[in-house]
Amino acid sequence: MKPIKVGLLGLGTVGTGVVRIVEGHQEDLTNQVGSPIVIAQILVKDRAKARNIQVDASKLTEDPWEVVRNPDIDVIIEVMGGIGQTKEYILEALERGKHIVTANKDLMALHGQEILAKARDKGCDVYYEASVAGGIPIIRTLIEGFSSDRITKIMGIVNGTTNYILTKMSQEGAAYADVLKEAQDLGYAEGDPTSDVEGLDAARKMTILSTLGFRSHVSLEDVSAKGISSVTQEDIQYAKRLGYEVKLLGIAERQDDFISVSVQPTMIKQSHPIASVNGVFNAVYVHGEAVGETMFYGAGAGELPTATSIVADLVAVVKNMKLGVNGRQAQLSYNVMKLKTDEQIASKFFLLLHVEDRAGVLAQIAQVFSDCDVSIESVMQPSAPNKMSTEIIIITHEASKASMNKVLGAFEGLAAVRKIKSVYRVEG
Ligand SMILES: NC(=O)C1=CN([C@@H]2O[C@H](COP(=O)(O)OP(=O)(O)OC[C@H]3O[C@@H](n4cnc5c(N)ncnc54)[C@H](OP(=O)(O)O)[C@@H]3O)[C@@H](O)[C@H]2O)C=CC1
Ligand SMILES: N[C@@H](CC=O)C(=O)O
Repeated sequence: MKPIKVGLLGLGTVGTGVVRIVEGHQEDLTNQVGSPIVIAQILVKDRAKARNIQVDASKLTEDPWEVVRNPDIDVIIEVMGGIGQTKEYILEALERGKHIVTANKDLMALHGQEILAKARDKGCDVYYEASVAGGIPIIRTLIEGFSSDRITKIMGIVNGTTNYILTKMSQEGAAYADVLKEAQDLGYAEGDPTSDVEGLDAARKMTILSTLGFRSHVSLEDVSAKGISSVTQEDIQYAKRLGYEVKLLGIAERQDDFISVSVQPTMIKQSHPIASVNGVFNAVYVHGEAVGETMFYGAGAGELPTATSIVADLVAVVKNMKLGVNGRQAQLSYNVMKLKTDEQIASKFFLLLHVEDRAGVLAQIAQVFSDCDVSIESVMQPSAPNKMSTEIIIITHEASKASMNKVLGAFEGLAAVRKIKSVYRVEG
C-alpha cells in the first residue's frame, strides 16, 4: 500500500497533537483509509528548539517552500497560524495539486472564499474543521447535518481562552490577568492573546459559522465585536445575584433575508445550557426552523481536541482521494442576505448605573426609557445609598439596539446619571 504523505506546517501545540494522533492511531487510520499515513516533513521556525515530542530531526525544516513544493507530499496540514505568508504557502500548495487541512480561522475568515475557489479550480480539498470550536465537529454539522433545514440562530461560546478566564473569575474570584497567563501556559491562547480577549478570534469564527449556517457570504466587517477586557468582577457578581452568568457569546440571527452577527459579553440565564459551559469548553447552540433547538459541546482549544478535528479532516481528504472526488464540494454560500439595521436587532439589556441619590431620580430615568420606547422589566438598587450617589440595575424587556443607543445617549446629558457603569445584552 502506497503511503499518503503529509507535510505539516507547524509543530506547536496543535502540530504536536497531530503527530501524536497520527502515530498513536496509525493502525486504526490505516484501516479506515486503506493506506498508511506518514508525516513526511515538518516546518518549524527554529529547528534547534527543545520540543515535548520526539520527531526524526531529518524531517524538520525551516524552509516553507521545501514542504509546499515537495512533489512527494499529497496533503498539507497547516497549523502554523498567520495570514499573509501562510496564504501564499496554501495557494502555492493548491497550485501544485496538494490538498489542505487547516486550523487557521484568521485565514479562513479573511481569505476563505479565495482559497476555496482556488481549491475547486485545482480539484483539491480544503478542510478546516479545527478552525472553529476546537474538538467540536460543528463545521461538518452545519454543512451536512443541517443541509435540509433553514438555520435561524447560531449562538455560541467559541473562544476557549475567554471562557476559561470568565469561569475562573466567576467561580474563584480570580483576577483577569492571572487567569490569562494560565490560559497562555496551557496553550489555549493565540500567540497574541489580544485577539482572544478583544473578541476578534470569536468574530472570525462567527464569520465562518454564519457563512456556512446562512449559506451566504458573511465578511469579518459584517460582525460587530467586543471582548471581555471591560468585564468586571462586580458585573459578574451582580449577574449571578440576578440568576445570570456572563459569557462571551457569538450570536448570529436570521430573519427572512436579513442577518446580524455579533460577539459580545452577554448575560445569559443560568437555566440556559450555555450558562453552564465552563473552562476551556465551547458550545454552539443552533436553532433550525424544522429541527428546533440543538446544542453541540466539547473542548474548544488545546492540543489533542484540536488535533482530533484535524486528523478527522485528513481522513476525509484521503477517502476522497481513494474515491477520486477531491475538490467536488458544492458551493456553500449562494444566498444573498442583507445586514439588519440597529432598528431590526433586538434583545433584552442589563444596565448598571451610578445615579444621584435623591428623590425623583428614578422617575427621571424611567421617563428616558419611556421616551425612547424601551420598557423596563425590573429595577434593583443593590448598594446601600450614601449621601451622594447610589447604584441601580435595570433589566429591560426586549428592545431594539437603536432604541437602547438613544437611551444611553440621553443618559450622557442627564445630570442624575453620574456614570453608565456597564451595559450587557441579555439572553435566555
Ligand atoms: N492552540 C489551540 O488550542 C488552537 C489553535 N488553533 C489554530 O492552530 C494554529 C496553530 O496554533 P498553535 O499550535 O497553538 O500555535 P503555536 O504557536 O503553538 O505553534 C506554531 C508552530 O508553527 C511554527 N511557525 C510559526 N510561524 C512560522 C514561520 N513563519 N515559519 C516556520 N514555522 C513557523 C512554530 O515553530 P517553532 O515551534 O519553531 O516556534 C510552531 O511550531 C493557529 O492558526 C491557531 O489559531 C485552532 C484551534 C485551537
Ligand atoms: N485561542 C483560541 C484557540 C482555538 O481556536 C481559543 O482560545 O479558543
